[in-house]
Amino acid sequence: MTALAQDTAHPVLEARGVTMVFGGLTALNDVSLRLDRGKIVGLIGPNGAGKTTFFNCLTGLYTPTKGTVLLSGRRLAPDPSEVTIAGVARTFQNIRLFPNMTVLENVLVGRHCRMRQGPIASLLHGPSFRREENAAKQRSRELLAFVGLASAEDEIARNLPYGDQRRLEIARALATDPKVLLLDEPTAGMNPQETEAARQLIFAIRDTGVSVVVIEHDIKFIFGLCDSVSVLVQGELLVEGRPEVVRADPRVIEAYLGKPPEEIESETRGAAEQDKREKP
Ligand SMILES: Nc1ncnc2c1ncn2[C@@H]1O[C@H](COP(=O)(O)OP(=O)(O)OP(=O)(O)O)[C@@H](O)[C@H]1O
Repeated sequence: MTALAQDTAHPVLEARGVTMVFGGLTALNDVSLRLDRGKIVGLIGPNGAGKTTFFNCLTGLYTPTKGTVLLSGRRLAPDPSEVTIAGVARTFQNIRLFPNMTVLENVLVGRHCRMRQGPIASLLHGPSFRREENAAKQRSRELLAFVGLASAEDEIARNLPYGDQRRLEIARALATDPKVLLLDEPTAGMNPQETEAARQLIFAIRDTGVSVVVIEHDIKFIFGLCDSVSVLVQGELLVEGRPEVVRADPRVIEAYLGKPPEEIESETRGAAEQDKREKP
């Protein structure tokens, strides 16, 4: 089998039986997830269900107690920088930018993992370093244009409006040339217009060939975005499937929704936003 054939024979990202135990607490129990190429998968569940822990297992921040994570059929080492180089990028629940650097510099930091020149070449600022740096700047500017921040490249990151900081985080993640992008609550704190713009941006990212997993409390957003939705409850995968099937599943309604999705969406959204604004 050729490398290309192998590549298309597997889901781009697959978690098999991931279990994560902290002391006496089982935060995840035997959770599996499959992300096919060009798809968007949603991960929902109440507070404390294990969603962020699952992302941490997918990106090597945590070493799962049991289970494996595979990218295009190859096992991913539980090491964040290796995972990034292999092609998995993420954003965080609470924005993690370099607040005192410019917008362009923030994206360049993401690009750095794809640069070949070592420390000596960068110290000497030789022609090959300059060529690579120019290429990195060009790619970073393309990404800023892609996320709608072309005119903000010289701004200091912390001065950007909240929604733009989230876009910048996405641009920085895309600068690593990922196959898979993991978004942890990308619309938290956004107004309805920003949320719709974020939805369109995620579709545009998917259309460039990047597969996406999204954690969100905004259920309406998830159901209008994803090809498939997985529901976590107390560390267990309760149900997964197409949005319309998950939405109507009696187990989901009983264990998670309990009431019409619109009602839950506004309650969980309110709580999540309060939470975000209170955290530093
Ligand atoms: N490093 C850790 N050490 C100990 N317990 C942890 C750690 N990380 C997460 N947990 C626990 O694991 C459980 C799942 O937490 P997690 O943050 O993954 O949930 P979540 O679904 O992302 O919640 P939220 O929607 O509130 O962000 C919680 O009980 C949490 O306290």
